Amino acid sequence: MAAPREALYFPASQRQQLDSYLPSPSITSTSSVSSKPHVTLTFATSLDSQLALAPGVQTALSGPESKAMTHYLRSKHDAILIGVGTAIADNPSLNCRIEGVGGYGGEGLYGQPRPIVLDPKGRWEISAESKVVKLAREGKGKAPWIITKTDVGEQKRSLLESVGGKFLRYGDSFGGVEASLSARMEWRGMLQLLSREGIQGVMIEGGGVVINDLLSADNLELVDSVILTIAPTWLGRGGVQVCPEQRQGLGRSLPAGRLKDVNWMPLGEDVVLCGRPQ
Ligand SMILES: NC(=O)c1ccc[n+]([C@@H]2O[C@H](COP(=O)([O-])OP(=O)(O)OC[C@H]3O[C@@H](n4cnc5c(N)ncnc54)[C@H](O)[C@@H]3O)[C@@H](O)[C@H]2O)c1
Ligand SMILES: Nc1nc(=O)c(N)c(NC[C@H](O)[C@H](O)[C@H](O)COP(=O)(O)O)[nH]1
Repeated sequence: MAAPREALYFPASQRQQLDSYLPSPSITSTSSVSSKPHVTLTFATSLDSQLALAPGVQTALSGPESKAMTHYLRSKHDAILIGVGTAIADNPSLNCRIEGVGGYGGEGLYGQPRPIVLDPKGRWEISAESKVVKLAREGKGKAPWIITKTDVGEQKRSLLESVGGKFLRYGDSFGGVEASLSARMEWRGMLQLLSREGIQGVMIEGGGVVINDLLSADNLELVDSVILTIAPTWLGRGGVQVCPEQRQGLGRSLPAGRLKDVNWMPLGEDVVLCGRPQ
């Protein structure tokens, strides 16, 4: 079957440079449930380490080649996770538009990742007009799962369920009374929850709160690989910056983190950096 016109193409020679950073097929074929999925943290920044011009402003940074790469990554994970800030700002599609994947020249929904949105307080007004809902109806993507701590209304629940999505309640069992009062959800708990739902590889795309939280000293060990696109643009002061907290040790500041097993890969006008947290 010929691929539809909107399908993206990412060549085999470039795929090979990424594959060792992705969930391994041997992991995804086993039936045993491990305590957490493989976590790939991936995003695009400007030369001044920013994700967007301002909070809530969608900002295209990736060129066409690195955009195709992102869609190749989406085809290699069971799920794509974002924070609700990104869901509200971008009205994203969160599907995989690469040639050959379900809905884009492939059979059925096979190969399409599950969108997952962190929305502890139920801020996202998901509706029949949201792109993720329309694409799920058209068979061009899976409907989202929304991880929440609140009781969502019956209207949102039935809309989501009608297209095959669901709300996942982040239980109070993760962290006791204090945790149940705050909106914060611990990454270990969320990843365990996803693992129990059968997710073996998750690609975390942002935005700023999510990325800086995962790059912090408490959470970095949960990240298996980082795949970062750097675009040749300065967004200028005032944007959404990737800049995690420094670590503290022996009364002085230490670097927040560093990558090992590094590969730099030029892609069009961008460069893609792959590595694993040390
Ligand atoms: N360039 C890129 O690669 C890229 C990627 C994604 C988003 N963006 C941009 O980033 C901006 C959005 O970023 P942002 O920082 O405003 O929002 P975000 O997407 O990081 O969402 C933040 C929200 O997610 C929830 N959340 C995150 N971590 C949580 C946790 N541990 N526990 C509970 N809830 C948690 C909270 O409600 C929080 O307010 C937008 O402008 C978007 O276009 C850019
Ligand atoms: N790789 C990358 N380059 C960018 O220039 C950019 N703005 C994003 N942003 C990440 C965000 O998670 C989603 O890319 C958007 O929310 C849109 O997703 P869709 O294309 O609608 O599926 N990601």
